[in-house]
Amino acid sequence: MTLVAGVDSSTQSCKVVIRDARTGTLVRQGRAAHPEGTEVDPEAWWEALREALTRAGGLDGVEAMSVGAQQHGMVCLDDSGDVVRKALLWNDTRSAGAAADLVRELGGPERWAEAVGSVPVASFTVTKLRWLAEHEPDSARRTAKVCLPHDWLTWRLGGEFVTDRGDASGTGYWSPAAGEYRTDLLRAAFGALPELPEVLGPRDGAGEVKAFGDGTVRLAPGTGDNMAAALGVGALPGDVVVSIGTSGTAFAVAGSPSADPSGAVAGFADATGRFLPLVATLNAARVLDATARLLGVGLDELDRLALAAPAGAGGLVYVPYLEGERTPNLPSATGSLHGLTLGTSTPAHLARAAVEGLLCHLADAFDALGLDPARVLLIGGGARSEAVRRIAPAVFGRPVVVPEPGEYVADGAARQAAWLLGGDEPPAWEAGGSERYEADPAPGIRDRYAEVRGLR
Ligand SMILES: Nc1ncnc2c1ncn2[C@@H]1O[C@H](COP(=O)(O)OP(=O)(O)O)[C@@H](O)[C@H]1O
Ligand SMILES: O=C(CO)[C@@H](O)[C@H](O)COP(=O)(O)O
Repeated sequence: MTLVAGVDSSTQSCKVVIRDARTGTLVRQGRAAHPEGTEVDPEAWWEALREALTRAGGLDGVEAMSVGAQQHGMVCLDDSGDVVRKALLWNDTRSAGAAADLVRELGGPERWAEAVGSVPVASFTVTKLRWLAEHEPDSARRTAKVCLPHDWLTWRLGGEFVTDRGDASGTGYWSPAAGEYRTDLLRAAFGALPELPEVLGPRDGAGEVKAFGDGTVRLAPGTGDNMAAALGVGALPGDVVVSIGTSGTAFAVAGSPSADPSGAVAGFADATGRFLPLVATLNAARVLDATARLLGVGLDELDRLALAAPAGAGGLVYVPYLEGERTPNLPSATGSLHGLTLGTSTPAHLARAAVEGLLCHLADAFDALGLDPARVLLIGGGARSEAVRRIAPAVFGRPVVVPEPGEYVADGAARQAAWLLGGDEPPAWEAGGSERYEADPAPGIRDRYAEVRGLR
């Protein structure tokens, strides 16, 4: 049996799956935690990858490997290849002012959407580089190369300084439509032009794994985690995928590039040569974690409580901007609770309001895509919640399909690795099972949420 390895180096943890390259059957897997915080020493990702891989039984029998990882993170290297400072992650909002400055300097959001398909907010790498140039000029001066989390891990594994279209499209200095770097925008933002990784095509080789001395394991280009998830879940044109991880994302595979001057939809590229319009939120699964912590219960009990309360939580509305927010672009926002009464002051009402608030927030992201898909697929850690699955169709006003719980980012990376071994298209792995959830639409829940957060 020929095996492939897929990695998901996401915000909270690193996951490794080892699959049969021909059928996609899961053979073994492992995971390890990442540190907390919005700035992280990349070495911690490396240690987590080693640990997750060890737990997955190592690379025995593996012929190709690929790394999917959280998008946008700024990794700066000096001319010896050492990390200059901790990486600033996609959910670090300190560069919100820099983002506003860059939008103004280029002549407005339309100009950015035309140039790179997206209007930069604090998540985008280009804004982090501007922040660095302004606030840490010594670090900026020492920066000889800039790359993203998956690029850095691929480089540590095999020594080649490369990236892919999907992850490059989240930098703010690579154009998905033109397929080339906009070094003019990077230079204008950063005041210098550091070396950038070569952008590989979807099934170009990225060298071989040298780090573990395991022999000839070929490396695929890897990609950003959302692009990998699209590949892993087998998203087709006509599907919208809603991912409830640390971030919330709603995205679709598209045949042509997009450019939304409102900034809500990021016009990313995907991992197959197509495109991936995507709306991202800073707040998603951790809204459930935070509510469970507040109530002093586990996630299963949070589900039970949420499902025990009435739909609409008796008018209690939870606006989940716990980490600030990106869509809408409110980097300094905080969360809020509205409609507290004696009647709604119960754990069940709070649990229900948190689930509904999270889903209303994701439904806003879904709406911003402006699509009427044949299927809405719910994935990510938060989609393991029974309350989320059962309440989602009421809030979204349409059925949702929940693929069986799995590591779809790591699976997508594994599928990319299998593609490297042969074939004009990604291998046609058999899809796992899925469950369809239906409910009567409950538009009142979204109306009340929209009223409270003041955008309707
Ligand atoms: N049964 C569950 N109910 C609710 N949330 C869950 C459940 N299982 C996992 N999660 C949450 O999912 C999140 C991790 O999801 P994941 O997609 O792996 O995130 P990331 O890829 O951003 O690291 C965590 O915040 C975790 O608490
Ligand atoms: O910033 C984005 C997308 O633009 C996020 O989706 C990150 O890619 C982090 O993903 P998760 O760790 O939540 O999967």
